[in-house]
Amino acid sequence: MSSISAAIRAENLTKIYGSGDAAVRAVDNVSVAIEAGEFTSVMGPSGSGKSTFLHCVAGLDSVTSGRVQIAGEDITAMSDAQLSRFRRDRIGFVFQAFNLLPTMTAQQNIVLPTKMARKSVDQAWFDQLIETLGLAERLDHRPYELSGGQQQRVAVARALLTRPAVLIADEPTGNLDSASSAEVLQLLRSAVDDLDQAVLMVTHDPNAAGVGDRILSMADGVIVSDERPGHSQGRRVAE
Ligand SMILES: Nc1ncnc2c1ncn2[C@@H]1O[C@H](COP(=O)(O)OP(=O)(O)OP(=O)(O)O)[C@@H](O)[C@H]1O
Repeated sequence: MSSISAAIRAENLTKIYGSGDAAVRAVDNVSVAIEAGEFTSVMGPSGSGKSTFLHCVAGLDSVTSGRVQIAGEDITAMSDAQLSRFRRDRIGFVFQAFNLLPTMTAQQNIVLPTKMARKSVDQAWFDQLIETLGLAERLDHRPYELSGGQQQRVAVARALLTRPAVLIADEPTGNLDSASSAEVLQLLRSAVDDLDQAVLMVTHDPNAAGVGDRILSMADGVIVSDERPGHSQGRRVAE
């Protein structure tokens, strides 16, 4: 785990909701490094802290204590304005609800974050993404003219166009049938293999998690196992 290459580094990350008797330690002193070019899934029972962990790591929620670094930058030390700029420029998001703008075409949705960042679209990268994601025939369609799987592919293209340091996916296949799920997971897989992205995905689905390289399992706010199913050196984490 070299500190230079880690896409995400959480150090003693703790998130407590509420206070006094009502306090909930949703994430409890978690330290983990996630490397670039790696597809990591977070699993665990409902209430184990997966979403809270993901949101803290992505700068969508504040931390109670500890630090989060993305691509070497400490996001827990940033002001709100710095953080929203950083999120826009360096973090790609894919959610269960596709969150596409209904009045815009697929193409307009994909380039929207780049335009909002007042950057010009890298046409070669756009073309490569569209090719990889199989969206060439769909660019002029509006979301309601696309299947769920196609909408999620548009959301993945939108997330990747800005070349984020990390792609954060929260139950990205939660609304999809099994064929579309497999397709979207394969796209996330090729984002890692062909486009060298780091992907961090929360999922309840063991099959979805199995597409990744590494599975972090959470229980009661801590990571209780950290395994690489394709490798023999999967290990239990002693807390
Ligand atoms: N905004 C909040 N205010 C108070 N408590 C919260 C808040 N968000 C989450 N929690 C609590 O923190 C704990 C972890 O919740 P979290 O949503 O991170 O779990 P999860 O593993 O993602 O669950 P699920 O799989 O059901 O989405 C739970 O006990 C939950 O009730």
